[in-house]
Amino acid sequence: MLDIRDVSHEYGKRNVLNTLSLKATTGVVALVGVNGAGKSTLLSIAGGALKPKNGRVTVDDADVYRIKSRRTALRKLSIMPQRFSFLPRFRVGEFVEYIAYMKGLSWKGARTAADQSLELVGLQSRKMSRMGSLSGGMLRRVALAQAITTKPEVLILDEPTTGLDPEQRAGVRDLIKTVSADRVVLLSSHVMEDIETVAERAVILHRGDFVFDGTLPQLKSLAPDSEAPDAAEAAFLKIIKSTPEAVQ
Ligand SMILES: Nc1ncnc2c1ncn2[C@@H]1O[C@H](COP(=O)(O)OP(=O)(O)OP(=O)(O)O)[C@@H](O)[C@H]1O
Repeated sequence: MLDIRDVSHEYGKRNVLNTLSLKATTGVVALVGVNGAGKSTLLSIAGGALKPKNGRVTVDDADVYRIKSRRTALRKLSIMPQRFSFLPRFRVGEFVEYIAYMKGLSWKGARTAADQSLELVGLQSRKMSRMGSLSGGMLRRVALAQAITTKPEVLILDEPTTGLDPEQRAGVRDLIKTVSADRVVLLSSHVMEDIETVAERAVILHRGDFVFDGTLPQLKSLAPDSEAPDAAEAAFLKIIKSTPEAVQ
């Protein structure tokens, strides 16, 4: 279980996250917010990549930022950042295997894990392709494959569908559903259509606070017309417009 407790963060003197708490046990939780709301900051904190100013993050009671438990916690979680770098000459299989090895698997274990992950994301046939020859959608699938090599209990995906065409987006959404079957997936997005398709729960981050946390039907029920096709989007806009300006 992922437990984000009383987390706050600031850059310089600018407060970005105000004392936030979120627990997730299963399924897909979507973190929603406008550009600059702090989604990537919170996901980096949840994923062990950015120590928060205050508060704690635990995975199955292992604290991500305590030296004693960090290794245990990091083994249970994985993050797919918005952008990732790679050497273009790397072959797809080599790259995923290399990341798995860097995450602590033996070379043999890394090879098996890379094969399984590439199978899951439908890229086995591109195992020998150079990373530099892949399309944006395929790169996103490689990013997902490297994130799941260690079979993490908690998978964090920062804007997994950004920059993809509609077909690629649908493919990545299907994949997210597949990989979320037996783990917690916390993802960020500002594309409501993606959220409606993959997530069971939406958490809206606005001006440093969670201003909504509930199921998609609960979110839609807040729209002026809860039966409208764009009800989730309408509810999101209504909620953020009704949030007072001077929170931070
Ligand atoms: N390293 C940093 N140093 C200073 N300010 C930062 C840093 N990273 C992010 N910020 C600022 O913090 C705020 C939140 O940024 P963050 O990237 O977390 O938001 P976001 O919701 O993920 O945005 P987007 O949807 O555009 O990716 C923004 O105003 C951003 O400019």
